[in-house]
Amino acid sequence: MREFNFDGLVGPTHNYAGLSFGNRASTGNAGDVSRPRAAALQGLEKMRRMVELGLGQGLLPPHDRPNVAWLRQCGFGGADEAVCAAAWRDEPGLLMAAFSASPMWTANAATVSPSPDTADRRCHVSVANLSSMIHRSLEAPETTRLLKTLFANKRYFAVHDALPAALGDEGAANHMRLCTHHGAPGIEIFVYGETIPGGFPARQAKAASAAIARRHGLLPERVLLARQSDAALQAGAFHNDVVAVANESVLLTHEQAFEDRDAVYGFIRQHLPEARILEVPADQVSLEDAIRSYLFNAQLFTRPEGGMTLVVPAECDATPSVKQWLDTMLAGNGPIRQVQMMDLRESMRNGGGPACLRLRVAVDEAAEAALDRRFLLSERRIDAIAALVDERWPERIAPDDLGHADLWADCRAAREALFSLLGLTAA
Ligand SMILES: NCCC[C@H](NC(=O)CCC(=O)O)C(=O)O
Repeated sequence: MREFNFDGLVGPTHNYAGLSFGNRASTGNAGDVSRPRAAALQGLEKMRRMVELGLGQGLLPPHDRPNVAWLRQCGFGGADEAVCAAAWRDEPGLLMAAFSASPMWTANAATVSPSPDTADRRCHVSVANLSSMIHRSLEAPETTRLLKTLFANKRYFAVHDALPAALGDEGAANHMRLCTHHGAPGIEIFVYGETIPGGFPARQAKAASAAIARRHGLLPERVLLARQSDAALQAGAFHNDVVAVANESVLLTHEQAFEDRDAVYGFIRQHLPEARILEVPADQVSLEDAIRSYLFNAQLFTRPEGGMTLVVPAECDATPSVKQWLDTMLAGNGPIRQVQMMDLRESMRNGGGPACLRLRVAVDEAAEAALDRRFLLSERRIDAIAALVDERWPERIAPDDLGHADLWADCRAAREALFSLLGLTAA
C-alpha cells in the first residue's frame, strides 16, 4: 500500500477575514490584504515537491464561492449578484463566511480509515461537518460531492455523509494512525477537546470521534479516544495536527499535546512495540513557539526508497527554538532523516500549514487504480493548473473588495475554468 495526499487547491477568494476564533493566525491577521494567486502557487509548489519525491499526489478543487445558494437559505433573494449585495449590506459576516476559501484545508475534509483497519476491508471516509465555525460549516455538501466522485468505486471505498451538526467533527486533523507500514493493520487515535468556560472552543466532540470509529468498523481495542490538553487548546492549537503528527511507526508530538500523555504513549507501545515516540519537551520548544512555527503541522512521510521526510513551513526556520530542535534531531540518529522547508506563508497566515493542506489516503494497487484520475496530479498537470492560476486568480484581495460584484463574478468564473481544465463538473 502507499499513501496519497490530496491537497486542497487554494481558491481564488482566499482572504483574511479573521473568521476562526481560537485560531490565532486567523484572528491576528484579520483585515490584511491577501494574495490568492501567490497562495495557490505556493500550495502547488508543495504538491510538485511531493510528486518529485515520487509520492502519490492528488488535488481537491476549491468550492463555489461566494456560496450564493447558502446565502439564499439565509433569506437573501433575487439574482445572484443581488443576493451577495444584500448580504454585504445587511449581514457582512454572512457574506464573509460565504466567500471564505477555507475548503483549501483538506485535512478537515474528512477522516480516513484505510482498508487494513476496517471490518469490511474497504477504505472508509467520513466527511467532516465542520459545524463549529459558520464559514466552515458550509463545506460538507460540496466535499461530499467531490469525495463521492473521487472514491466512487464502492468495492474499495465507503464515503459516509457528515455526522449530525451537534457532534462537531473536523476530520483528519484530529486523527492519527500508527502502524508498522501502511499496509499493516493500524491503531487509530482520535483526539477530541473539551470547551472550558471563557476559553477557546473545542471543535472536535468525543461523541463524533466515537461515531466515526463505529461507522468505519474499527476494532474497539485498536482505537483510542484521547483528549487534547487544555494547555494546547488555549495556546491556539485548535486542531490536534497543530501539536502532533504521525506516520507509520513514528509519532512526533509536543510534550503538552494530550491531557493524559502517558495513556496515549502506553496505548501506542502496547499495540506497536516498535513505535518511536519523538516527544518535543516544553522546555526546549514552548507551546507558543510550536504554534507560531507550526513545527508539528508538518507532513511526515516515508519516501518510496525508504527513510522519512518531514516537510515543515518556512516559519520553523525563523523560530530559533524550533530551528535548534530540528538541527539537533537531524544530527542524532532518529527515524526522521530529512527536513524540507516550504514557503506556505499565505495559508499559514490563516492558520493552515503543510499538514492542514492535505488529506492522506493509503491505498493498495487495486484501490489506487479505482481512484478517479481527474483528481490525480502529474508534473505536467501541475504546470497547467499553475498557468491557469497565474492567469485567473486575483492577485490581491483587500477587506473592502469583498463587496465588489466584479470580484464575485471573477472568482466564480476562475473556478469554473479550473473545473473544465480538470474535466470535472462545477456543481
Ligand atoms: N487546519 C487548518 C484550518 C485553518 C482554518 N482557518 C480559517 O478558517 C481562517 C479563515 C479566515 O479567517 O478567513 C480554520 O481555522 O479552520
